[in-house]
Amino acid sequence: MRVLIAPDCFGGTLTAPEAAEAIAAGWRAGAPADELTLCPLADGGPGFVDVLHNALGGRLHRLTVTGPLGTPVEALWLEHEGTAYLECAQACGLHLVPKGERDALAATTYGVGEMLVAALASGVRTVVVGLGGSATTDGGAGLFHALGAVPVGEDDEPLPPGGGALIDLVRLHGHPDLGDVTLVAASDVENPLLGRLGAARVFGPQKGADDLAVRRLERSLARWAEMLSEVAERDIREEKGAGAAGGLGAALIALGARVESGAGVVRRLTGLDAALDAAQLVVTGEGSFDFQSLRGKLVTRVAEAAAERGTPCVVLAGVVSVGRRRAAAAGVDRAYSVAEHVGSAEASMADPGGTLTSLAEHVSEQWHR
Ligand SMILES: O=C(O)[C@H](O)CO
Repeated sequence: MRVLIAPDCFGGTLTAPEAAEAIAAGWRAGAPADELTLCPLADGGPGFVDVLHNALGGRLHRLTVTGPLGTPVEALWLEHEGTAYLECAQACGLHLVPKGERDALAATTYGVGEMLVAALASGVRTVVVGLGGSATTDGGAGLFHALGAVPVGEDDEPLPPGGGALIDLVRLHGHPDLGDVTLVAASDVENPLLGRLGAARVFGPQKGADDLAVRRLERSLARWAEMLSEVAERDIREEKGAGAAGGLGAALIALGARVESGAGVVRRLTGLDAALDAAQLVVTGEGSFDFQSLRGKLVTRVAEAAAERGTPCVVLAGVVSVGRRRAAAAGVDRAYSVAEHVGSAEASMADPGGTLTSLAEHVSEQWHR
């Protein structure tokens, strides 16, 4: 049987390539005659560069940039055939900030701008920026600052980092100029910048913003949006993906970026469609298969694509909280939980790779034909 193994990352424990390897190891043990194709996936958020490097090869560049709350972090970007692939989460990801220290008002995308400056200096002609999984809600103001376009207040002094300070924005000093580089925003979501579905209201709370902070961020982003619309010479507020990565999408759009689905970019560059066409069984997975998964996350996109081809699809996840009927409606024939397989979530967390391998071996024995 030809089996396609196409997981997302297992949030915080396994990267997508590690998860694919762990599943493959178990599958080989349980069904050695099966032919396996590994296609780890990402959606623009954490893992974007890792997955593309795994699929394309190319050269990884390492640099130290400003992290979301100012502490320097190490970031990697990928250069492949004249294109730079950047992942905003490497510089401003939520995973870089311990839970108790999240600060949605102060978190900055300055480090993403530093990565962009480094990529441009290398002479690439196209830059693709993966968006998602950020700790920030600064509308990309930090990125603008790093590119030499500094948001200033009434006193003409640079505003402090973070979306909260943009409420005092008066003007920009300098104009960001990327030359004739083609810019692509590879976004994990289609949310607009402002309003009920905007960056502050939908994603602010998970970044540590309480109600008051969300309201402040919304007003700050509205002010910032006027500035971005001036730069873009059109209204960017309603553009799809403008609200991605705390509004970093809007800043990239103002700089001329075309917005694409991050999952779509990965799908194209990893050759997922051809792999799906050839598969007789699709195995996907993620850390938690829950109600959010059903709202268009990668795993359900893979399941839908499998269903369109009449190919069965199973999910292996750290924990599963989606019932069988709802999973089936999303194209998932069966969802298996690592925690259930090994007896507890603690046991699965103690050895995420080994326990996933053990579950995959068990599942392969059930599905092998
Ligand atoms: O980073 C974020 O704000 C979310 O992942 C949406 O892009």
